[in-house]
Amino acid sequence: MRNDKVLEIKNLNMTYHSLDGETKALDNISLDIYRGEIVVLVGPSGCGKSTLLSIIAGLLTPSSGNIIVNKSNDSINDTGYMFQKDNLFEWRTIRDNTLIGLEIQNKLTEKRKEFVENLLDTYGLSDFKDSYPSQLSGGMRQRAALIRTLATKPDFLLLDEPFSALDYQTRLVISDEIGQILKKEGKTALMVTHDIAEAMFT
Ligand SMILES: Nc1ncnc2c1ncn2[C@@H]1O[C@H](COP(=O)(O)OP(=O)(O)OP(=O)(O)O)[C@@H](O)[C@H]1O
Repeated sequence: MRNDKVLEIKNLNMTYHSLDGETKALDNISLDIYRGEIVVLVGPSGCGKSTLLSIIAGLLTPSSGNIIVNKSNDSINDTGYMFQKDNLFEWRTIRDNTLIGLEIQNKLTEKRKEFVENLLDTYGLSDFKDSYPSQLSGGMRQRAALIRTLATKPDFLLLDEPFSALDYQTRLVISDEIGQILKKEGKTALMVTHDIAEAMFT
């Protein structure tokens, strides 16, 4: 695999088997994503978006096909996630929420803490580090959730309809902001959504 290829998917198929019969959710999908690319897959409900993300995340095993994630030396995790719900812990401050991934993995060093503090400062949360999630707007919460994801320096980010819980105006602003942050941090990302407007963020 070329060095700048972060994700390689080849001839991926996924069929679910249930009492009602078989459902082919993915039919011969091939996709390469290179470092620094932000790729958005748009499709209606039921077209297999969640199935694809679950396979990339390692939560599901495909029926056939190959998937390779290329990990750089710098990353603690191969893959970072951002979902529709921000899943911030209401009883932890914003700073403590953004540090949680490093804490759980026992990777909380002074240098990494400083990296996260800088992200909070750069992306408009410097005055809210000691606030609790309930004190932030929906858009700010999603920004905090993104910083939590970036804290472990993942090589590759999976975004599953990350803006759909926000109201229309906020969604436009925050999707643009998050797109800018991902580009500025040089991240590689795959986002799935059913919403064309949400897909325009790149
Ligand atoms: N565990 C399962 N067992 C059986 N069929 C499933 C299962 N999960 C998904 N499917 C079927 O596979 C197809 C793809 O589903 P998937 O959830 O991946 O689509 P999606 O595009 O993410 O939809 P949505 O946006 O509604 O989540 C659908 O027809 C769905 O009914």
